[in-house]
Amino acid sequence: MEKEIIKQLQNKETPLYYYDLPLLRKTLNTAKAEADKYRYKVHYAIKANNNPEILREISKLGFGADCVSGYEIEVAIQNGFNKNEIVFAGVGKTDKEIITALNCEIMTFNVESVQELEVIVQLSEKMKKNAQIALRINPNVDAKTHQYITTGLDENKFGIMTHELDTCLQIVETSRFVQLVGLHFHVGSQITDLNVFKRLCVKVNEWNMWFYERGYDIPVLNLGGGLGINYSEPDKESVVNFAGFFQLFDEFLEARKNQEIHFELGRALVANCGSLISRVLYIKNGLKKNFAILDAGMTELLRPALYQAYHKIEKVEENSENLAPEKYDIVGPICESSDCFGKDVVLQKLKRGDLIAIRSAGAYGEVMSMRYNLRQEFDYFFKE
Ligand SMILES: Cc1ncc(COP(=O)(O)O)c(C=O)c1O
Ligand SMILES: N[C@@H](CCCC[NH3+])C(=O)O
Repeated sequence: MEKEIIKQLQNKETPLYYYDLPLLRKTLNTAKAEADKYRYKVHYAIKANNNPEILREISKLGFGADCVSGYEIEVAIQNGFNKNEIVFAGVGKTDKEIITALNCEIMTFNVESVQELEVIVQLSEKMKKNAQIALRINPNVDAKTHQYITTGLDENKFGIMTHELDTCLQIVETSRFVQLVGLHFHVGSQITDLNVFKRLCVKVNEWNMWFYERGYDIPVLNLGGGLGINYSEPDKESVVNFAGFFQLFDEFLEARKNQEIHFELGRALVANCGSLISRVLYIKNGLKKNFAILDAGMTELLRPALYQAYHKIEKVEENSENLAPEKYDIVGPICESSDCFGKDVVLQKLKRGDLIAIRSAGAYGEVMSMRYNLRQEFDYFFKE
């Protein structure tokens, strides 16, 4: 981090979310250029980070939006995303949210059950509004990621089980307002083994053919998101290998010439541009451990407590004195033992007031923050 920025951070109250906008732009431009090579369309998964500043950067570059609630649809539109480039997923869409989406004339409802499809049919009839839908198929592909962020297995609640697809087609046939325009798949998040996406392609090819053989030439294939990042080395791989990701689909997906290919990326676009900046409040020497107690906790960044997720932890400014490294458990102030950002972390000796950066926190960081223990709102710093 540049000296000038460190100086500015030292004068700010912590905790705060730090966003590197030049890195965000570089990531977005790379993703866009690689996707454009194959005429792929990318919808940004708003759930990863809905900070308006970030949303405006993303919408400006022509990404669509992937939303999971009615309010996300409204926020996406407020921040520059085109209504007709919004896709709407979620296993529990309420009537109110479906009505919002119908009124906004979004691109597609990514339908997750027969029961939801029936409600969309009823509401679209009642409102005399067209509803374009994609069927989210659960392809039973193992994403080889943390069990809490795997979504494409039979035991997961997401998507339509394949034995119900015939029923879906029958329902669509009876509706005057619902049009089937897409097949949607999303098997999980933080996927770093690209073979998972090859296996996904095999399933998508099968289902694409299944529909075609029944007379459905479906115009859109939406492959979801899930591309993972390197949490261990955020500087070495600050921009994800989008080239390799999209090239894989070009190689393994057997789409027909007239079919559009869409993706819904979240983490890969925004994770690396964000860090949670916090101050050391106390160094507490326990019998077995030294604890560095920070002013940020699981309330500001939940991922380590929820998934035992690894985030690289760094001292923002290394002290010029030759201080020996020490081992710390880096913990927050919250009344939970899981409020721990890292165990046995080796850092140059810390003292009260030192600034700490918890890296790769731009995705599923700020958005998953909460008020537990009546925590105060945190601040922001945008590197321009
Ligand atoms: C349906 C859907 N699409 C896209 C995403 C974005 O995923 P990621 O942030 O892993 O790219 C998610 C979250 O996992 C999702 O549930
Ligand atoms: N919240 C998760 C990802 C879930 C993605 C949404 N299906 C994370 O922090 O990694």
